Order: sequence, then structure tokens, then C-alpha cells
Amino acid sequence: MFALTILCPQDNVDIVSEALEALDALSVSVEDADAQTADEQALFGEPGMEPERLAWNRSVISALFPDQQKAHQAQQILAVQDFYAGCQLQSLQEVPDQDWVTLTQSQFAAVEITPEFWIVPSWHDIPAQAKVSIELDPGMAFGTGTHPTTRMCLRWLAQQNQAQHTLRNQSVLDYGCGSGILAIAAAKFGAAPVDAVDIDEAAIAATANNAEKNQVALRSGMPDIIADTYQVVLANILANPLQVLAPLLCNHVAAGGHLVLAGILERQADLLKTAYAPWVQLEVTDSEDGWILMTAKKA
Ligand SMILES: C[S@@+](CC[C@H](N)C(=O)[O-])C[C@H]1O[C@@H](n2cnc3c(N)ncnc32)[C@H](O)[C@@H]1O
Repeated sequence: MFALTILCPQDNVDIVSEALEALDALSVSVEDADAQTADEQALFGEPGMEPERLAWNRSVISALFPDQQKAHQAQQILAVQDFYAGCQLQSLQEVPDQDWVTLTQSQFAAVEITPEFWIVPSWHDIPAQAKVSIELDPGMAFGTGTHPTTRMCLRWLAQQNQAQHTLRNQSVLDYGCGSGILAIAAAKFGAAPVDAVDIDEAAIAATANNAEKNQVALRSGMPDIIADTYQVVLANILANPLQVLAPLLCNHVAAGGHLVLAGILERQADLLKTAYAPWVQLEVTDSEDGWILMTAKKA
């Protein structure tokens, strides 16, 4: 196969990508041209809202073609289009044949949360030192244990477990469950009952599937399945929805129970403290890569 790689300004990304597809590209992918540099931009919208911008300042578009001739033709046709203005050819080169399945699998290693607690893809052996592990493969729903926000929530659960198994028989709500990773971890640490809710059907299905694979009991569904109160409420979403959800989440924490929030950047700590102040006093209890974990115990 041959890969055609083009540096493209923000406004042209959609039309150039569509043109590449029309020119028989087998696949087209778009990445931030400034990734891993000081100019890297986060690109996500808060749930229910459009991102402020729908593309990075500069994107790298990579298109795969079955052979050199098709890739070369596509490049020549694109080069004379008016919408190609500002674009720049970066490379046109052969992609060596690979065992793509093995390559993809090798990119997802087992993730250590604590020395005794691991998230392990199905194609990996469980590390010898793991006393608790979750089997989880990358899929459509967020949460494989590789993101700092997920890891901090998992660490919090592991710490609770270490403190004399304080999760045993505690009710837990995972609000915004994604893959169900937090709910499954809580259940593995003995929590019960465990509810996992999301507004995304794919996440609800992934959670049920992952729970079955891990042989834990939990209930997954839309937020309307939520019970009255829980001893632990976890929500790893983003700062804006977490602000909006403050009354709902706090009202579902039992007296003496814990609220655990993630998806918050360091600079957003005060916003969240203020939003939750009528119910609980949030504190920053963990941080990783600019993300923070905020927790509170309800009086
Ligand atoms: C960052 S992922 C977290 C997944 C997982 N809990 C974890 O920690 O890795 C956030 C999840 O929250 C869900 N979500 C976003 N807004 C929500 C809302 N208002 N109510 C319920 N779920 C929501 C999204 O669909 C997504 O699956």
C-alpha cells in the first residue's frame, strides 16, 4: 500500500478528506499536525455542545491507497484544485506490509493502576503480581485505563479497597460509564449493588458486555435507572457537564458517602469547588498530566 500525507490548514480539512475518499483512498485519517508540541490543541466538545472549532489549526491528513499509481494520481488531481490552496504534500511513500492485528494489539499493553491492580487486554497474560485485574479490550466506548482521568478514579477505588476493603457491600454509581471500567473495578473490589449509566447506547452495551466478560454483577442503562442514593458516586466526564450535573450527582450521594469527580483540568478546580459548594466541599486529591481528581465526603 501507499500512503499520501498532506499538511492541511483547518478550513480545508473536510473537503480535502472527502476528495481523497472520492479518489479511491482505502482509508483517510486526520491528526493534529502540532501533536506533542507546545501548539497541540485539545479538540473536544462538551456533551450536547459543538466543539468551538471542528479541526486543528494544522492537520496531517493521511490517505492509504492500494498502489503507487492511485496515490500519485490522487495527489496530482488534488494539487490543481482551488481548495488545495495552503495544503502541502508531506510524503508519498510505500507502507510495508504488516501484521496489522498483531501491531494493533502490541500497542495496547497491560496497564498498571497499582502494583496489585491491572487492566489487561484479552491477548495479554495477567501480570504475576496482579491480585485484581480487569479484562478489557479497546472498543468504541471510552475507558481502557490508559487515560489519566480513568486511572485516577481507578487508583481512588484501589485505595478505598486497601483501606480495609471499605468498598465491600457498598453501593456504587458510575455516572458516564463508557466501557464500564470504573463500575467493573468497584464490583471487583466487592461493591454491591453497582449501577453504571451513560447517555450513549454504545457505552451501555459495552459496559454490559465487559461486565459479563469479567464475571461481575452490575446494572447498566440510561440515567433513568439510577436509584435513590449510593455510598459512592463516580463521574469522569468533563468540567462543564460536571458543573451542570452538580445537583443531580450530589443528591444521589448518601449521607457519609463519597463523590469522586474526574475529567477536570487543574485550572478548573475553583469552578468545580464553587458549583458543588451548596452540597459538598470538593478537594483535589490526585493529579496526573494536568488533570485532577476531586473528591468529597458528604456530611
Ligand atoms: C470520559 S468518558 C468516561 C468513561 C469511564 N467512566 C472512564 O472513567 O474511563 C465520559 C462518559 O460520560 C458519558 N456522558 C457524557 N455526558 C453525560 C451525561 N450528561 N450523563 C451521562 N453520561 C454522560 C459519555 O457518553 C462517556 O461515555
